[in-house]
Amino acid sequence: MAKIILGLPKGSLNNVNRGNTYQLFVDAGYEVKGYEPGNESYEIDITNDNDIKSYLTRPQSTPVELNRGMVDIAIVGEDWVKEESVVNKNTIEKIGDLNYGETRLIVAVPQESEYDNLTGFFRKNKDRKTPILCFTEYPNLTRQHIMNNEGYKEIFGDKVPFVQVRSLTDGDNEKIQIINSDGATEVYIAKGADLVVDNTQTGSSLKKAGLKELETIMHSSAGLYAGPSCVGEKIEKAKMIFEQLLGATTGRSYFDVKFNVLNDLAIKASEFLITNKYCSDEPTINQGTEYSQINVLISKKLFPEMLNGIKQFNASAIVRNNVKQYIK
Ligand SMILES: Nc1ncnc2c1ncn2[C@@H]1O[C@H](COP(=O)(O)OP(=O)(O)OP(=O)(O)O)[C@@H](O)[C@H]1O
Ligand SMILES: O=P(O)(O)OC[C@H]1O[C@H](OP(=O)(O)OP(=O)(O)O)[C@H](O)[C@@H]1O
Repeated sequence: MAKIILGLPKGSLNNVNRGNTYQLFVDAGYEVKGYEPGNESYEIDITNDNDIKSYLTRPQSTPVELNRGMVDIAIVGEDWVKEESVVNKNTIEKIGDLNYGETRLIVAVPQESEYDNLTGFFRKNKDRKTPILCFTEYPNLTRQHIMNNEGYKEIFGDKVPFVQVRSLTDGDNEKIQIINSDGATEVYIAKGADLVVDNTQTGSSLKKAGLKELETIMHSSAGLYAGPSCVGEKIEKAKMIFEQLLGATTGRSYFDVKFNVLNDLAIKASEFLITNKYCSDEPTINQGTEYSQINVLISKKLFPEMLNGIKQFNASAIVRNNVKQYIK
């Protein structure tokens, strides 16, 4: 088959403390060269899968590369796919969500401002003489969100807010000006902007800039997406890659736990684990002469509760391991 061309993200989605897509591929069983976080090359080698050719992509440009067939599939945040989809509808398909790189795209104002929501903001600024300035990396989603706002519609009806992306401009309502930012968006408030639309994860950037959220435009996480050039055998290949990756992200929220109980208590302990859903299909019991070793895959958040529960069976030799990959 022709090689499938895969776009791998640069930036937050390959940062050791944030997305770490590199580690995800390693955990999924791929041998990856040239994509180590902080040391990425533009051409990346997946040495144990000759059917994949990989390039580094910037999430901002990934949807364009997908639409133009420069890459067949890519890992990208849903926020950037939606930003592109405001203009090019339904051309990019989500193969599946990978549940990491979770952020929210939000509207923010200074912490001390009197507004509780965007509608209130527009009503209070109804008679303002100077334009309202909003900076964002997502001008399409921002404009769409503003045009759907009750307060905006009451005052401006169907008028289209002015948008500026470098020297390109669009829109007829110069009273609301949405201006493209290339990063460090939150700082524009200190420089005189009225609103910013930015993504937030821990909330620390907003706090540092003295901002509060007015509302959420969308939730985003990273997923595997396919462009129009992903057809035929490439679709099957894309689904196989997704399954491997999903197994690795799913594995991250599970522990592989083993413990011993006296043989007489093994069945009771196993029933206890099943009743409380502390296992995947069922616990595995390995019987020895005096003790049985019980093995379960358990969601990390249920682990402390389970640990407490198995005390009633005098569990001993409790071993907990991380799970690299879990394909359900
Ligand atoms: N703090 C974060 N934690 C996890 N994911 C994030 C974070 N910030 C942004 N993302 C996600 O990473 C993707 C890229 O984000 P963004 O456009 O901000 O670029 P970046 O990662 O900062 O890279 P660059 O420095 O090239 O702009 C988006 O899908 C976004 O939702
Ligand atoms: O809620 P937090 O955990 O603070 O994360 C959110 C911040 O992270 C990203 O910025 P990044 O640090 O990548 O810099 P940038 O703004 O220049 O893109 C994003 O644009 C937010 O500003």
